[in-house]
Amino acid sequence: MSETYRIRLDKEHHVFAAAHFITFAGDICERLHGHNYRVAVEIAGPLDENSYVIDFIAARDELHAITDQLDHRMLLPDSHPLIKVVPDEKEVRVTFTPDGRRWIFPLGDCLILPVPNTTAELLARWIGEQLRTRLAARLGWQIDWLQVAVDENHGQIGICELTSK
Ligand SMILES: Nc1nc2c(c(=O)[nH]1)N=C([C@H](O)[C@H](O)COP(=O)(O)OP(=O)(O)OP(=O)(O)O)CN2
Repeated sequence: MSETYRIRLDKEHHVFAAAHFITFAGDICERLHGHNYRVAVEIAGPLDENSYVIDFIAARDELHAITDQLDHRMLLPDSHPLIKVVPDEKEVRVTFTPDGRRWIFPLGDCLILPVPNTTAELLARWIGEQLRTRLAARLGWQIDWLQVAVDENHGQIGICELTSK
């Protein structure tokens, strides 16, 4: 018989309130709106000398640092084919090219993410990549498997699983 281990972080304070809009069905663009997002994480791996997969405290603190970056921000995609996002030193100008709709946000209110659309799935991927990087720097070893779930609306959850090759 084999055994595998993982930890799950699913705490009420792993939340962030942010604004966004996405496109769907090709060129339909949502109106600007916000969510109180909630994030849960699972990490798998062998047990260490403490019989931990990973210290809850390390994972919790790094996840909190990531959700802090997202909290009270306008989330924008950097590579959407139809949403042009142009930052300068003070502002971010955003244009939805099919109908010319435009928004201007203060630079400090925005987080421009390396995603083509700010869906819950792609926010989960970004959070997972950030968490993997931060934990590797903190612990000195790489996580082989982790899963991030981003709930944007009380049970509407995008999930990304990251596995080392
Ligand atoms: N698979 C996905 N589907 C959808 C996503 C997503 O990220 N992944 N996102 C959306 C929209 O962002 C939309 O805002 C969510 O829909 P909705 O439930 O209508 O959002 P509200 O917060 O306005 O909730 P109400 O229940 O309508 O008040 C769509 N699909």
